[in-house]
Amino acid sequence: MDVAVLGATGDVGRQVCTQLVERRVLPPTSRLQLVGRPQGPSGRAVHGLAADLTDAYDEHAPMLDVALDPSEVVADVVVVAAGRTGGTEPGVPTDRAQLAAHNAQVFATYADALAENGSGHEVVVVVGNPVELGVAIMAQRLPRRRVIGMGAWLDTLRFRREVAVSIGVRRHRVTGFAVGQHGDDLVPLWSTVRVSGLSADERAGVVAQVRGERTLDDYGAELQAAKGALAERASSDMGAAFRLVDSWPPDVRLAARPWMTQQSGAKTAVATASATIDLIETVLDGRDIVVAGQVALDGEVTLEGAPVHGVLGVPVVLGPEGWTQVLLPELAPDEERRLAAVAGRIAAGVRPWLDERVDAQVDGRR
Ligand SMILES: NC(=O)c1ccc[n+]([C@@H]2O[C@H](COP(=O)([O-])OP(=O)(O)OC[C@H]3O[C@@H](n4cnc5c(N)ncnc54)[C@H](O)[C@@H]3O)[C@@H](O)[C@H]2O)c1
Repeated sequence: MDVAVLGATGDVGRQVCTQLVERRVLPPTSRLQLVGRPQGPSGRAVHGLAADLTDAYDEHAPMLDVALDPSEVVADVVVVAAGRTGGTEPGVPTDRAQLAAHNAQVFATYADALAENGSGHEVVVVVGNPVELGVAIMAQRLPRRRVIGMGAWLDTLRFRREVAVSIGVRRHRVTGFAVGQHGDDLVPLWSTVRVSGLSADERAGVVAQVRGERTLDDYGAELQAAKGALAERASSDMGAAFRLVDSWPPDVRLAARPWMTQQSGAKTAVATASATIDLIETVLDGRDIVVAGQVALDGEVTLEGAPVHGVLGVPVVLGPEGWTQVLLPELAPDEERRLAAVAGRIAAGVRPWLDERVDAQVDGRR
């Protein structure tokens, strides 16, 4: 099985490549395609990256290949890590519209090339932001079940970790999902949390204790207040800002900690790459596994009585053919309200960048 990484020389792309090789996800008989672009510095650096990876891991590295033209991209799994990042200056909000305008072009260029030259069987893992937009654009041009965004899986792993820390167990004992939109519009599904070794009553007790009386109806306002407090604290003492995060409930920490990490200038490339590798391993493994991801729904989920036709982060069964089923259990009323509102906001955010001419062309081919 072969993997291509678009944006291989970026912070995230480089981490994905390194972890793929270091963790021996790909055997020496597989091919890892490092994709750069001819007009940018990545066109040169991508050759150097291939040499550096060989230097470090020659004994077990897969075959390393460089591609500079989107038409040359060919693999069983394509990781989309190309694109601009949001702002990282403390207190300066990310301009999502600007980010969307630039990255929509990047997503569309590669999606068109894959639709034209790909096998039609590749699974595309979208890492670039806004991840929902990446999924929408890719799924407009490629089979939608073969496209998954990794943001909800990263949020899910963070949610499990924060819950585990609060109740004093290791992360692997906690399951449960954080879904919705990657970023401030994520939806931590408290009703899905399970802790191995605890009965339903015991779990309900510890969840009530760490969550408190709060509901998701106030979650958006809580996150805004948290960011304000962090920006103020970080302006004089970055360490104190991270300690402030530690004092909050798990679902607030889930969003606040990575935001603070971005604001610190460190980025979140290592965790992002690690969660991406999980999804790649799942696809390559050949077994169906339940993960969370941003996918293009066509009525598989109904929220507040209305079927969702658009991108949303949800729990799905992922396997070698892409995602096959959505596994969203019955939600608590506050969860369903927030998820329905988020689905609407994603649809509104994505709409300006979708090309209706593509729908017409694709419909014509079907
Ligand atoms: N770094 C993180 O912590 C993180 C976490 C999650 C998601 N992301 C997202 O992943 C994407 C990449 O992030 P990064 O931190 O690696 O950024 P980066 O700036 O380090 O790298 C960007 C990569 O994209 C490529 N690229 C940029 N514009 C391009 C274009 N027009 N065509 C083709 N390639 C282009 C660059 O050559 C480079 O390889 C961003 O969209 C970012 O929002 C980043």
